[in-house]
Amino acid sequence: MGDILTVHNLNKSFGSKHVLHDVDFTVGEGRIVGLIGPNGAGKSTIMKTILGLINYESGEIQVAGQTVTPSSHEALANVGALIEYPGLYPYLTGWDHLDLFANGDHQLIHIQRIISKLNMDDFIKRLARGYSVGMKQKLGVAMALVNEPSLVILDEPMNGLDPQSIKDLRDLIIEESQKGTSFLISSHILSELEKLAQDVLIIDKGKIVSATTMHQLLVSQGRNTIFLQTSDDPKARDLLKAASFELDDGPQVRIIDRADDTLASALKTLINAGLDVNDMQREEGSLESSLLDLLAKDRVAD
Ligand SMILES: Nc1ncnc2c1ncn2[C@@H]1O[C@H](COP(=O)(O)OP(=O)(O)OP(=O)(O)O)[C@@H](O)[C@H]1O
Repeated sequence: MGDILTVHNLNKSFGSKHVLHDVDFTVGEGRIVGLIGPNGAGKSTIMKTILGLINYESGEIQVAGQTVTPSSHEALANVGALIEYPGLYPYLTGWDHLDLFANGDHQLIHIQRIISKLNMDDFIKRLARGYSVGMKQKLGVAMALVNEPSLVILDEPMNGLDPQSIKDLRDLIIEESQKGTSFLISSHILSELEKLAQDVLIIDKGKIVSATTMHQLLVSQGRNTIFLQTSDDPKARDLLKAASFELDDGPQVRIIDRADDTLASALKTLINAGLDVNDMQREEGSLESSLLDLLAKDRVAD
């Protein structure tokens, strides 16, 4: 399958502030791509630029092979988006909004499916002025999906949603992607993105510092650790460091697990030195720890 979105060497400044530096990535057809990075990294700016909402100095954006700029955005007819807060009309119902956004060709059955998947039946016929933050957010997502677009761009879609609604949204996004829709999603809820995104773009200070699959990111960052409780932890740490094991900071004995034989050889090192190992736990790495590692490395490289 090909790419639905190509962003090539994108540069963007606000006045003298250069906020996107040669941003380069693709989104494959039917893929769910997570865009993550600290506050102010440039996530919303990338999304707005792709959507032709703001201009850019140099680079190229193509959706389904067609170039997008603020003055040329025919390609965006097939793109759905929710950026920041959805703009709603207070005196229209949720249903009116979906009806207004629908381009006419798609089926009622698709709209009803989205409403029911996002559990919006109870409030969809009520005026939007009375909606809670979460209800508005759900309606915003539904509006982005209503025309069955090929590419959906969602900026922090989980904002304001309760755990059940987050799961409902996740299930819907996965179903739509299985039907061929691609997603570019930014989120601060990393544990959620971990369950959802197949590919990950990590951005820091306007630069993509990593573009990889979620699986590869978690494995390559090697954040799986082995936690040992020994009869003498300070001595155990000294012995393991001397034997070139990588340890987490802090007083505990937590070894970064990078090889198949890490546990066996660490145990041998400690037992041969006369220490007892009283307990052992394997701890799996998370997107959060991988991300923090990557950003820390990026800072050191500066
Ligand atoms: N309209 C604007 N005028 C001037 N500077 C802007 C404007 N919009 C964004 N910026 C700056 O561009 C940089 C990137 O902002 P952006 O909103 O894209 O970051 P973000 O990664 O989405 O952050 P957050 O996670 O906090 O939403 C920031 O330094 C921000 O201050």
